[in-house]
Amino acid sequence: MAARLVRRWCLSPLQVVGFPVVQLHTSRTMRASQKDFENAMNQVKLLKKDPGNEVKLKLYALYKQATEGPCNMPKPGMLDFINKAKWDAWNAIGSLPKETARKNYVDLVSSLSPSSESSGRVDKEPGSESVVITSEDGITKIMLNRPAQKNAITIQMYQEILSALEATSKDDNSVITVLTGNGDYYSSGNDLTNFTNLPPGGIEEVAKTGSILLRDFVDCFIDFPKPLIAVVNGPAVGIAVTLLGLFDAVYASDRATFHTPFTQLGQTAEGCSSYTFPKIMGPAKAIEMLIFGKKLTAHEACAQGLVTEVFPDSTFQKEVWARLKAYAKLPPNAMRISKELIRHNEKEKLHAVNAEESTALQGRWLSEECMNAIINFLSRKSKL
Ligand SMILES: CCCCC/C=C/C(=O)SCCNC(=O)CCNC(=O)[C@H](O)C(C)(C)COP(=O)(O)OP(=O)(O)OC[C@H]1O[C@@H](n2cnc3c(N)ncnc32)[C@H](O)[C@@H]1OP(=O)(O)O
Repeated sequence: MAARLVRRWCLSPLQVVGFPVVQLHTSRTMRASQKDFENAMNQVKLLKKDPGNEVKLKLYALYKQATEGPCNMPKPGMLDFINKAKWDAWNAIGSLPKETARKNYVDLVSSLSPSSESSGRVDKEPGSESVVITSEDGITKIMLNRPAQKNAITIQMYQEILSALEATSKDDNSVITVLTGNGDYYSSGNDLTNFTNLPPGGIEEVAKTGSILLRDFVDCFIDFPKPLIAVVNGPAVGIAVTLLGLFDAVYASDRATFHTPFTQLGQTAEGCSSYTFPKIMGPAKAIEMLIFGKKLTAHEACAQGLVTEVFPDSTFQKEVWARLKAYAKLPPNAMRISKELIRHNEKEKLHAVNAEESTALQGRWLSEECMNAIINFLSRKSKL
């Protein structure tokens, strides 16, 4: 269900927040500013690049104010995330006169016009799939590939990563497996829109299926039999950080940061981090990260034992891949057996921790604290 929302977002981004792309009015008595307004509405349809939710909400609010005046709709329910974000945006404009709203709408659209579009950052990678899997020289690379969304992980991506890990664990040609990100981020963690499209079973069903998916996903990392390496090319957030405790080596660019803002999101730790982090860095440092959301630099994460080695960003890819290519030439069975010896005593405990964390999160996703945090993110009123 949630994946459907994400797909809808990707395919028709301008319409997700009820963007007024087809509501053109033609009046014989329109004034010049009304003409500008209509031109602006047409220009919006021609935008090649998604202007982002914050801008879409602003445009929506200004359009409604310009055409209907101050917000006159009943406030949507808390679980109606998208309509609530729209309502908030419109209501926030207060009693701005219609004329001013119309002018602000025109100004905003002209700042997004194709000439300014071309100077902006590139959002779409050519031929992008959200998870790209390649194999070369004994290395299977699983690359998160949603750079415009900071490689936020959708439901579909969790499933694709899980399937890739299952396949590569059985592939005799694959010696080591690497998880990395495309673009400036390693990953911004769970896609916060994953839980916003409610199925018939409502939020309870979403929380239950999310908890099962999380448990299966993390189990797969716990059981992965071959060397598993994280190539952390940039900032990492949430589950992208917690999972690192289950990797065999973590190589980070000095641009990377490590942030687990679970409390701020009304959520709790996952990826077995409630067990692995205190073990890796001691409870005091783990608590700072997992409860208080302290963000670590790459060098700090390395000093805490979460990261194996930090490289200058300018030489990161070259140095890391040269090293990985050399490692992939080592005898694969010896590596696999050593991993089993190092890890097997912990597996039962890790599976139990994963089950507990997944159950705790199922409850958290139903909490008001969590819902408010997601609403805030979607309405872009607050950022972490
Ligand atoms: C089923 C398994 C569940 C597992 C449980 C896992 C839990 C977690 O992982 S909790 C952590 C969740 N992640 C976050 O809270 C991060 C949220 N994102 C941010 O705070 C910021 O986006 C940022 C700090 C990562 C980057 O900020 P900035 O450089 O200012 O870039 P933008 O905010 O403009 O982001 C660009 C674009 O990407 C979208 N986006 C980024 N992260 C996410 C995300 N996690 N979920 C959904 N969308 C994300 C952002 O909305 C922007 O999109 P547009 O507005 O459409 O341009």
